[in-house]
Amino acid sequence: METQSSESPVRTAHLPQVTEPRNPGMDLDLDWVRAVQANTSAIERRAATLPGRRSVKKDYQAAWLLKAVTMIDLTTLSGDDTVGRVRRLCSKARQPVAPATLQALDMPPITTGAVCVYHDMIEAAVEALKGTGIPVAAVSTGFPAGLSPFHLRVAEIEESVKAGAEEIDIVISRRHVLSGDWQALYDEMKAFRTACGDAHVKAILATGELGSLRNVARASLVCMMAGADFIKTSTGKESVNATLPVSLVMIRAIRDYYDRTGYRVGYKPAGGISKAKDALVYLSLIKDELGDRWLEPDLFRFGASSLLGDIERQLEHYVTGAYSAGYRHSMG
Ligand SMILES: O=C[C@H](O)COP(=O)(O)O
Repeated sequence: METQSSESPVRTAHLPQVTEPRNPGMDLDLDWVRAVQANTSAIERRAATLPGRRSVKKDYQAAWLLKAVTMIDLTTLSGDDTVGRVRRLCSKARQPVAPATLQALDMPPITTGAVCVYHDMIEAAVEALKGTGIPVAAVSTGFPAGLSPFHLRVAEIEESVKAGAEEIDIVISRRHVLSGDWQALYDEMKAFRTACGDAHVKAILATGELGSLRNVARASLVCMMAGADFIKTSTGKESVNATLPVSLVMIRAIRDYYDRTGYRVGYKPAGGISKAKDALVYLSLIKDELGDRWLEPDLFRFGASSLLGDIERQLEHYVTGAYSAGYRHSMG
């Protein structure tokens, strides 16, 4: 699908959120999983063409950056997190872009897609976001390694939902993927999905630890079959986090799953995405591979702790007329 550069996302960024039926999952189809291949060199070649492939129409760059803001899971996942830090993060989520910048761009107020924290910070985040409609996402199941006892991982989800998290980011057991035990991965994911109840579940694959793009493709499919609402690349703690080749593989798995079942599963690249220009490349990729419907916060999120800062800087440059002509990375 060719990206059209004539369309501004300004208006669409603020449509009321579309309600997508949740992915109910399906029986594990091992034939489908085992048939999945990933042609690594073709994927890497395609990924290499993405940055800078098309230039963004200057007038629309700021609008796309604002759209990106609405799809950020604004994250703090540090051992030294405090209630104070989480409150500050939440006030940033409520007002991620300075009113003067929005006014200059003739844009209404926006918020980030969610705030993402550890379990102990849920209460503070829920309190700070009361009345805003911004959901709290909690990382769970022994994040980041996911190696705590299974019953504790399930209980952690239940506790986080009870504490008010509306989204749960679980980590899968990488060993199930590395040993090709797709049934075990499916059972684990299904149990996590059940424990989430009405909360949406994002399955973190930790792709940097899965060994191959084929494993990434297979794990993506199995998690979707088991009912994941989103598939997410990384915890941000692996040595390799979100990359474009991995994203292509996961996005195409999402497309295949949609073609087969009619259910749309969301995508969340996470870890190491800190530049506005990188955000535009990701949005361009989604638009090309999945289409506009996926460019809404219910189907796409960035997991990022520092991306917002760079987007703010770029927007300020834009409204003060200092937007660099060199800043012309891909987007329609
Ligand atoms: O899920 C979100 C990631 O942990 C954030 O990673 P980052 O700090 O590299 O942006």
